[in-house]
Amino acid sequence: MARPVVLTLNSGSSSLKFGLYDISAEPVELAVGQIERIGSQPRLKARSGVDQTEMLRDLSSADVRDHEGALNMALGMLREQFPDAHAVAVGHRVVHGGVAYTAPVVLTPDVLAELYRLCPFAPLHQPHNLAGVEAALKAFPDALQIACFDTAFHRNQPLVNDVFAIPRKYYDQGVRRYGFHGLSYEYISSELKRVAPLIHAGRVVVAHLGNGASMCGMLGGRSMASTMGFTALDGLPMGTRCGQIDPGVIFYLVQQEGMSIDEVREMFYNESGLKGLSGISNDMRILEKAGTPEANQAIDYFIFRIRRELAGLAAAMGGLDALVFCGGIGENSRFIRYLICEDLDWIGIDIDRERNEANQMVISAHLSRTRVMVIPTNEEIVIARAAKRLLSSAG
Ligand SMILES: Nc1ncnc2c1ncn2[C@@H]1O[C@H](COP(=O)(O)OP(=O)(O)O)[C@@H](O)[C@H]1O
Ligand SMILES: CC(=O)OP(=O)(O)O
Ligand SMILES: [Mg+2]
Repeated sequence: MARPVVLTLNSGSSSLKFGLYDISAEPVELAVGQIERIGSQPRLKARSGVDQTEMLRDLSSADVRDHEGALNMALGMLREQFPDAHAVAVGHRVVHGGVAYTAPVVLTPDVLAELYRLCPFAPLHQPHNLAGVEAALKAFPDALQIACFDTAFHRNQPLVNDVFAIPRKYYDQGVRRYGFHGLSYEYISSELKRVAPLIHAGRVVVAHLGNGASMCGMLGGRSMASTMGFTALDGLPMGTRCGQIDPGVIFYLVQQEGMSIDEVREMFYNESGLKGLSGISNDMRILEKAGTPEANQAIDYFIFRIRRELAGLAAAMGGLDALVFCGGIGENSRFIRYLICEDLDWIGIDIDRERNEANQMVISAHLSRTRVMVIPTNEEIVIARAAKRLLSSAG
């Protein structure tokens, strides 16, 4: 008999992450993976949820020219490994849900049309997310298609964290601080509730440090403030994005340097951040090894902005009970975590070097007033759980 499964898709600018979940009961991971470097030298990484075996395979660029090619490649592999699986729903990470979407929704043609209108708000992500939806509609015409939004987790922030000090009519038009990485923050909030309920109830800063990076201040597991704003460009410097910047720089580049708005946008999204400052790479692993003055300065700037935001978010919440790291850098780089946490005793943080080196879940010292934790994030399971809920309510 066919086994009901949910497929999750998380399409990035150059990658497609996917997951397959058995949803006979609570979602159970069957496989997760990603195809990276779509359009250049595509590579498949996957892990079986059944026996935890891992696979790494170079793919032909002719087969994986775009996201549709990547999806077909991933589906081919999943169908081979799980021939009895029947996809009853496909859950998509959609980065921008605008003002309207505060929870996951079933994708109808009307919803999809509205999400296309939000593409200019998230040019690095939304078009790829929606390309994933189009490809899945073709591959699974009978499955329920579901969108889960990165913005939804932050939609109930207090007004002071939601508004810009420009004429009010723009707020009403949707020019607001949305905050992103909401699926990741929702997962961390749910994990904290499970493993550390007292911390969950308190004042927590979560640092999602990946190629995209942001921080979120949570009170009682709910978002109070996020470093990302109207777009996923604001806040921390990222792999290729500049993070917070004086808008006067844009006027200068356009008026004095003669750049077009498209050129400025391309530069801020794709040529800035760690890559722009180091002149070498957006990849923290490469910068840690590089040792050039520019690479070290890029790392210093990254650390400086994170520490500044940490203090700002703590002030917004009236104190700090825990700092949680997640994302590719937060989960893996002991070096970066140490640099962020050293000499932070004034905010109650006393990092334990050995625990940090051992990548333990709690990396602060036993008597540290503020707990420091590492929790690997899992956006896919959040999507799978939402799909299961919506399937149940759809009958
Ligand atoms: N061991 C490591 N040390 C330092 N940085 C790492 C390590 N492993 C992964 N990273 C960083 O994590 C980033 C990817 O994080 P991830 O959360 O998967 O990004 P995204 O989902 O935004 O594409 C890489 O660009 C790399 O810089
Ligand atoms: C919103 C965002 O920046 O996402 P990612 O980290 O996947 O680039
Ligand atoms: Mg990510």
